[in-house]
Amino acid sequence: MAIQDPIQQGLASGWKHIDASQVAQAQTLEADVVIVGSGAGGGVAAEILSEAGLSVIIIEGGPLKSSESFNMEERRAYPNLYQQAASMKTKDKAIGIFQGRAVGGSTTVNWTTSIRTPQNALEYWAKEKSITGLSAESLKPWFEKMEQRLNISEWAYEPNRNNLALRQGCEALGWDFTVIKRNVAGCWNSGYCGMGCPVNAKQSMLLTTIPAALNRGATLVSRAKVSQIEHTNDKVYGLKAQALSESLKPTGVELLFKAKHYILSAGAIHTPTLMMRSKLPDPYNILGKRTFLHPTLLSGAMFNDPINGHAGAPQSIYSDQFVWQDGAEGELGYKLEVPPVHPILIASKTLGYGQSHAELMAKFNQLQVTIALVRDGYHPDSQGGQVTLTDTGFSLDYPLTDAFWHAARRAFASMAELQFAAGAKQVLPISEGMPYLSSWTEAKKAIAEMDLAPLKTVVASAHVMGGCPMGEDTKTAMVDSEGSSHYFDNLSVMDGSLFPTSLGANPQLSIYGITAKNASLLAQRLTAKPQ
Ligand SMILES: Cc1cc2nc3c(=O)[nH]c(=O)nc-3n(C[C@H](O)[C@H](O)[C@H](O)COP(=O)(O)OP(=O)(O)OC[C@H]3O[C@@H](n4cnc5c(N)ncnc54)[C@H](O)[C@@H]3O)c2cc1C
Repeated sequence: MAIQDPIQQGLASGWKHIDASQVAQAQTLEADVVIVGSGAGGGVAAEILSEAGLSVIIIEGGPLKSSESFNMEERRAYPNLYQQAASMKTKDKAIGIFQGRAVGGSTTVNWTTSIRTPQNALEYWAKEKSITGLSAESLKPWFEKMEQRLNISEWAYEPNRNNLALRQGCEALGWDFTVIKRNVAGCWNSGYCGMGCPVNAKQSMLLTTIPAALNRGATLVSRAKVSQIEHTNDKVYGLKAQALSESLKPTGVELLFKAKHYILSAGAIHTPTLMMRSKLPDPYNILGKRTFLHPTLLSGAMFNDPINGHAGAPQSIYSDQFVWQDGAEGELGYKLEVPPVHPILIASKTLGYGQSHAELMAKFNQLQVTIALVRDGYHPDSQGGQVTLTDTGFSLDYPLTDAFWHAARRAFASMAELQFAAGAKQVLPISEGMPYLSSWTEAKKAIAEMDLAPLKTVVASAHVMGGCPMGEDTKTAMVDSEGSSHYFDNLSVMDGSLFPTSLGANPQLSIYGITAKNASLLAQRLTAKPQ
């Protein structure tokens, strides 16, 4: 069956798309609103503002790719669609970070799990982080709007074996679990979401809000990296961007963007980096601090029967048994999920080399992987990471603290207990020096004594949050609770960098809902007739 490619069709119908790699001379482009970044925040903002009749330009550092080129191959997807070819790391290299870099941002490559912001997080923000107007009740209509827009609904099919093990372990132990809601329409259940959906089922920004904005006359500029926010004391008056070549190197051509209003949606890490590089006022030294990752531990398990974790919807079950167990401010909690099990992804997130690694990869199809995402940013010993500028870009220093390691040990134990309860023959906590463990009794003892340390223990993240927090108190927040800058009338931030803590849940729906609310308020403000 031939797959229709709505992006190619849209381009053929006359969408305004400028591929900056093809631009030979400096240009200035103008609109009512210019948005930096086309991911979860940028996409939703673009649709809502163009629907309100405003002219919109979306600037994206990555390329415009579509199903035509999504061929389910890791070796092509990671260099083409991810920041730093999916090999981004924290300063000490102890945490591997995944972030998208293409039109649609991380939503083009994400795994479609869609969860509303947990009540515990919202209550903590109201109490401790001077955030107003973001209760579960006030956000409800915005979540409903985005759930409908992106066809977010509970996965109605049998989970794949990888997720089924998570469910069976929870059932056997009497632990909480939930069937995941996903933003898909007509999903083929193939399991390759992380490489760009080859059948256009994933309702990413690439397939939904960005085309809607382009249909309303918005302009998309791809392969253009915004490098500077030009500003006076209280107004932004332009953005400078570098055109990038097909291999995403600066071509030397400079683009200038002018607008009435500017929105930063470059994502956590990149929004604060751009603000810092542009020397935006930050009297309380907030920018880039408190960058959160949901630092994630992995536990492998060998089953007798095939697991084939590469096939089928990558995430369809999660367990919140341990996330908020001790309250928001108590010990760090962790959410249990599974990742897709593709060879490069898993080979880069396991340990060993030579024979031991070859043996593990030889049994790849029997490998079940459970992950524990640690909820960072609430406990006093969990302040997240700090982004700083370097000559070539940025660096993220994320110290893994005692509170984190304490959670990690508990998480490894929970994952092993769950995997044995689900029928695993052996469990392998992914940390240097750990052997295959053959029973829960053996695992319990070994995990209680195991050495946990940066670079020994594999830690990963696909959830980058914070670094440009919202809130009413200027001592702790860069923008207010609606995402408007505390320092510039015509600047907003709409992306995952707004969160003052991590969420304890996968972030995309929180970004969609909060952006829908804030972009709608902004649209009202920008289209209001002067009195
Ligand atoms: C592999 C993977 C799996 C994930 N799975 C899930 C999941 O199942 N469920 C879930 O809820 N979340 C998931 N996430 C996370 C989720 O996709 C992100 O939290 C969300 O997309 C972040 O939205 P954002 O708008 O903050 O940034 P992004 O979506 O990352 O978009 C930011 C965009 O800005 C661009 N940009 C950055 N700097 C510049 C610049 N200077 N100039 C121009 N453009 C710039 C980037 O190239 C990028 O395209 C996953 C992420 C990854 C990487």
